[in-house]
Amino acid sequence: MSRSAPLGAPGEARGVLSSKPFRRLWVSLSLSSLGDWLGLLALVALAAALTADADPLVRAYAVAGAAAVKLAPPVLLSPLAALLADRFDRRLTLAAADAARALLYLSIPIAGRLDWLLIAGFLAEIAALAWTPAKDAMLGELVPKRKQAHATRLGLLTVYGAAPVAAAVFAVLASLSWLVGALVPGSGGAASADAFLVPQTDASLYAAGAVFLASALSAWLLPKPRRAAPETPPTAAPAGPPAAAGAAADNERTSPLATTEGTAPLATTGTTDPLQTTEGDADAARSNERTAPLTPATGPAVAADNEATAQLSPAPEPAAGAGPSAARGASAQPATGQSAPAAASGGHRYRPENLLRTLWQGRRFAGTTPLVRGLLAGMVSVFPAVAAVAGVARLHVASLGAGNAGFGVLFAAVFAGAGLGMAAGPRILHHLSRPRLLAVSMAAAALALLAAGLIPNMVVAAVAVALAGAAAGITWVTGVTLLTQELEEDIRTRTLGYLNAVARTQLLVAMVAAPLLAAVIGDYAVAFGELTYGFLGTGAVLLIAGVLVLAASAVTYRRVDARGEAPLSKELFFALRGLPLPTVEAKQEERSLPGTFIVLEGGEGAGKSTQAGRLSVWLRDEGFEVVTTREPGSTKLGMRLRALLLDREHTGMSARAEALLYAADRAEHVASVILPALQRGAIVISDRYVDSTLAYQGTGRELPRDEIERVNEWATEDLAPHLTVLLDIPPEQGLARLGGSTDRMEGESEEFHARVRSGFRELAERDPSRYVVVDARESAEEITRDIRRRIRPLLPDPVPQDAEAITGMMPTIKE
Ligand SMILES: Nc1ncnc2c1ncn2[C@@H]1O[C@H](COP(=O)(O)OP(=O)(O)O)[C@@H](O)[C@H]1O
Ligand SMILES: Cc1cn([C@H]2C[C@H](O)[C@@H](COP(=O)(O)OP(=O)(O)O)O2)c(=O)[nH]c1=O
Repeated sequence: MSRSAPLGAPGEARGVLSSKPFRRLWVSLSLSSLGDWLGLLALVALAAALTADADPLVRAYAVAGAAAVKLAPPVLLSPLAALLADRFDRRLTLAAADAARALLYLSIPIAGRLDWLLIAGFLAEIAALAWTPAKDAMLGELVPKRKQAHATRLGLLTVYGAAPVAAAVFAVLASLSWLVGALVPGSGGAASADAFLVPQTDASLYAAGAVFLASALSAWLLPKPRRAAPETPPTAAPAGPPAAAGAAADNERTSPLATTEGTAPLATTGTTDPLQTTEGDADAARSNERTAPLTPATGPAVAADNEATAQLSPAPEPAAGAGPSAARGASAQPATGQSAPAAASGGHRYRPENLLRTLWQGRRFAGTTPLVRGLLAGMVSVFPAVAAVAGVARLHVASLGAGNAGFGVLFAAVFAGAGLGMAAGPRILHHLSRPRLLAVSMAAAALALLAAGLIPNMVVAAVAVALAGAAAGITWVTGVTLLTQELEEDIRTRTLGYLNAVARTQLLVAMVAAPLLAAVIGDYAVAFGELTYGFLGTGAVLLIAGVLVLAASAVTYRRVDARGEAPLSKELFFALRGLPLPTVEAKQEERSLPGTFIVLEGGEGAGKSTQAGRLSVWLRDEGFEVVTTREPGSTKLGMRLRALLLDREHTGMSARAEALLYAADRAEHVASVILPALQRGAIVISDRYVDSTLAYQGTGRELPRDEIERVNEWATEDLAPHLTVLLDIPPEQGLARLGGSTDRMEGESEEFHARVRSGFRELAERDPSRYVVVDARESAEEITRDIRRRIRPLLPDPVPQDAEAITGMMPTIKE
């Protein structure tokens, strides 16, 4: 199962496209996607142009309305898609739907009216509701099963890749018609730029119409479907239970848009209605029902996967762009090998996605753990932000004086950025832990949005929006990867379906609400002495989106960052230079410390000194030089500090003074005992180290963890143990073992000791690779056996020749 080949890798694409019928379908799909995106851009732009002189609020309504007619049908009318799907000959459906869209788009500039624009845009989407399932079914029919996953990926890439292309075409057409208008005498001249807004968008609508006509033609030229009996038994049907090839394809992670391990790219794990999915049910695969709204070409892979829907599309971007086919609510998977007649005669049932039900049911199971809740919150917050960008883009560029070409540029920037982000996501900063990358990419998207909102300049806006798109793409890819790793198969499918449903709903709301909000806020000129700052309503919307995503990134960071052994800034600093965070081993090797450092931690009476003694006997028997030591008080200075620290006279000592005294003891301990021993290659076993301060003074006395870490890093010259053994015991049992009189620390309250215990356990959970937790209530022998098992792999191989002689020459100073 390859993990490396990028999406639509040339070889993969060539492999699929070598099939002539598929090539024709692909041409049709490309043209249709191009027309779809072009249509969206043109509708929004024309809505703005037709209301150029109107009140800003009216203009915002027009823009929002144009977006709504494109986005709402797939979300709201999925039952209608069910009615239309697979009722008619698929080839005819494709050609007729494209021809209808062509005529509708051509009629819009001819009518030149806002009301017809909205009606025709809406009708075009209804045609698209029939087009998508027919296309998916055709895809399944035309492509051999083993290539279906590739075909799906290529299809996805084509649909989303068409967005920046369409935006570029739109920008070029707008510029050209502006130029023509400016050059043709008597047409108003370049001075009144607004006069050209309508003709500019008209050009794009004609282009969209022409592209759809071409798409209809190429669909019409597709080969006639084969006949197949509707009642073919599942085993005989090509779309039976997932064959090895299908499963393998499904598990590939070959696409830059691919988001999950173990799932086909962007899709295939999710199902819109998970409850109806029958894993391994051949009939389900055959009967080909499901919608994958954001995944236009999901069919084959889905069939291969024997799952229902491809929900895992790069939702935010395409739909943020109001994703034409992308956001369409129907992607019935193909009944591979089944023909249209079979479909029409009831061989397939196309069951629509019930968005509301998915949303409602999802609430019950999504977010079972803080990590998953954090991931979902993070991912869900970038959707509306990117949608808001798309929603205000046309009005924003108008305020920046950039017109339609600028709109095309902004749109292309956000999509190209998102595509690049998704492609680069799995590779980017690969030394940064993925949960941290998720939060960092969200913060980056937020900062880019803030820049776009604050600086009213077209170039800045284009760059910032591209960066925001890229960062959102990384967030998406990373989030899906983490969710996939985190969740069990069944819950994963439902969670991703839920995520997709939430995303789509949010996209619709955000893209429609954003321009309205911008209009309500309005534009202001703020004077600073001589200077005036033009505060734009559209900029304010971008600012709000940025602030919300920034807040969400902070929440996400807190929830998902479980293994924060190093501060984020440090890890980021290394990752940006392409370096991994140095491990204990690497750091010590760098300092030529051949020894091994083992620490025993735990509460009072846990048995640390007992185990330290037993381990050192064993290791000496094995022929190693062993230095057994403890904190506080293993040096001359340390003994005095220990006396100060544990004397009951000093009850009430300030927590910081206490932490510093322990750190001072440790600094002396490291410098005069531990480091020299490690330099000689000895095995050092210390009873307590930095984690005691983190548990006692950090969790126990409630001092900030990161501050204690910083002080101790300095005190110990960054020396960390190779392994820490936590002897875990309920405090009352440990204290009971000690009996008799207690020192200042032992005499602390029960709650204090309980906090210390939880502090230790939390530290062990954070860094499981460096910790071994042992139940200290077991017998001393059993505990020693457990610890020996963990220590053995750490031991240096050849026993130093002079080990025997040295052993025992470093007596640990005991009281
Ligand atoms: N696994 C064990 N089970 C029962 N008693 C133990 C165990 N380990 C140690 N002890 C006893 O508990 C007391 C405290 O042990 P010690 O090793 O000094 O703990 P610590 O160093 O963690 O304070 C000693 O009397 C010791 O004999
Ligand atoms: C090393 C260290 C110890 N302590 C406390 C824990 C113990 O109560 C005490 C050390 O006393 P000690 O008698 O060595 O305890 P134990 O035998 O349980 O190890 O100091 C801290 O509070 N912070 C620290 O950093």
